[in-house]
Amino acid sequence: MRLKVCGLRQAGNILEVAGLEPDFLGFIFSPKSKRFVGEELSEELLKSLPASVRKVGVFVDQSTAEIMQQVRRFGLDLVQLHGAESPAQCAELRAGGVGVIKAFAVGEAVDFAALEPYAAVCDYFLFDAAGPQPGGNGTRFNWELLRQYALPVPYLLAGGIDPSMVAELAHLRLPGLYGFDVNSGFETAPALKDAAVLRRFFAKLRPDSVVLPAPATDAVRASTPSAAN
Ligand SMILES: O=C(O)c1ccccc1NCC(=O)[C@H](O)[C@H](O)COP(=O)(O)O
Repeated sequence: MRLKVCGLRQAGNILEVAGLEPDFLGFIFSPKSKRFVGEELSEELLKSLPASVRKVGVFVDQSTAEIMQQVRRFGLDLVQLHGAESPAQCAELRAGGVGVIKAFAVGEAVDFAALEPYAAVCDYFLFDAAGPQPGGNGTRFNWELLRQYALPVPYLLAGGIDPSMVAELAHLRLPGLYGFDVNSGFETAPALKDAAVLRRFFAKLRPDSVVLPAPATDAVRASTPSAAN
């Protein structure tokens, strides 16, 4: 199962988590989020990460021009859209050469018909719990609602996933399920992930993989004051 860790920004923490070899790392570019990358995120560090860790920029109702500017600046592989972005905007972004994950907030039901226009213009979907914020609410939804999923787009399951759910996730079988997205359930502070807890979580969901400690690259020595000497 693929794993995405979302909402990082601090250099040392990014390297620690990247060392666990997640399939995706997410960075929040929506200024209203408490995980907003602000000025802290290092372009050099992101560009130094292995290609196997796909870098995802998370946006909420931002213009294509603004999104593409960040894609180029940080070398993002995919963008994840958490607002009311249209299929036309998804197509426009894809034509710009970036992969697209369209997020949908799930409440009491999933409107599968509303997803159909997005199917041809997105690489992945992400199903998240509806809540007061466009993402990162820390609550789960009824995953059984996805039992009726029949579109050809693979999706990430998100919303309130925490370490206590690992056994349930390991056995979860849903049509189209591609992986899990984790965020606030693994934080010690906003945007700061607990790498030790993530390591154990990953090991249980990917029992065959060997995860080595993160290398101290030149990029992190340059961007982490405590590691500079
Ligand atoms: O995490 C945020 O602060 C956030 C803010 C605005 C849009 C999206 C955001 N997060 C996107 C994610 O992919 C989260 O991992 C997802 O919403 C699940 O978060 P959580 O419920 O905390 O596990």
